[in-house]
Amino acid sequence: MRRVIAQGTFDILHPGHVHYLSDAAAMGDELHVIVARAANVTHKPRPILSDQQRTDMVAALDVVDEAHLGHPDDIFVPIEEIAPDVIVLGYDQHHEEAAIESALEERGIDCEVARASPRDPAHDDELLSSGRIIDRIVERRC
Ligand SMILES: Cc1cc2nc3c(=O)[nH]c(=O)nc-3n(C[C@H](O)[C@H](O)[C@H](O)COP(=O)(O)O)c2cc1C
Ligand SMILES: Nc1ncnc2c1ncn2[C@@H]1O[C@H](COP(=O)(O)OP(=O)(O)OP(=O)(O)O)[C@@H](O)[C@H]1O
Repeated sequence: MRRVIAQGTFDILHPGHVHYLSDAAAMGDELHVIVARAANVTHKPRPILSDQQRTDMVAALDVVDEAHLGHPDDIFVPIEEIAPDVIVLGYDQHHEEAAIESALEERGIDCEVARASPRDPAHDDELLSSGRIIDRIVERRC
C-alpha cells in the first residue's frame, strides 16, 4: 500500500485542482490531501471559503481517500500521522523539493518528494486558477 500526500489551499475548486490530485493519486494507492489553514496562506490573498468548506469539497472528490485540515503551526505533524511514501508538490508550488526532503530526513521520516505536472486549458475559456475565477466574479458581478 503506497500512501501519497498532496496539499494546497483549494479555494473554489477547478479542473487544475482535479488534474493535480489525479496525478498525485496515480503515484500510489491511497491519496491523503492536507488543506492549508487560511491563517497559513500568507503568500497570496486570504481564501474566500472557510477551512472546513475547502476540506469538505476536497474530501468529496473521487480520487481523494482522505482530506485533512492542516496543522496550525507544524506542517510535519499531519505528515507523521499519515506516514506517506511520497509527497507530491503542485507544478507551481514555491516549496523546494530538496528543502522538504532534508527536513523529512532530519525528523526520521522516510518519504520521497515528487512534483505533479501542469494542466493546460482544455478550451479557450477554461479558468484554471482560483484567483482568476475570483477576479472574474468581481469584474462581472460588482
Ligand atoms: C509538505 C507540506 C505540508 C503542509 N502541511 C500544512 C499543514 O499542516 N497546515 C497548513 O496550514 N498548511 C500546510 N501546508 C501548506 C502550506 O502552508 C502552503 O500554504 C500551501 O503550500 C499553499 O499552497 P498553494 O498556494 O499551492 O495553495 C503544507 C505544505 C507542504 C508542502
Ligand atoms: N492548472 C493547473 N494544473 C495543475 N495543477 C494545478 C493547476 N492549478 C492549480 N494546481 C495545483 O493545485 C494545488 C492547489 O492550488 P491552489 O489552491 O493554490 O490553486 P490556484 O488555483 O493555483 O490558486 P491561485 O489562483 O489563488 O494561485 C497546487 O498544488 C497547484 O499547483
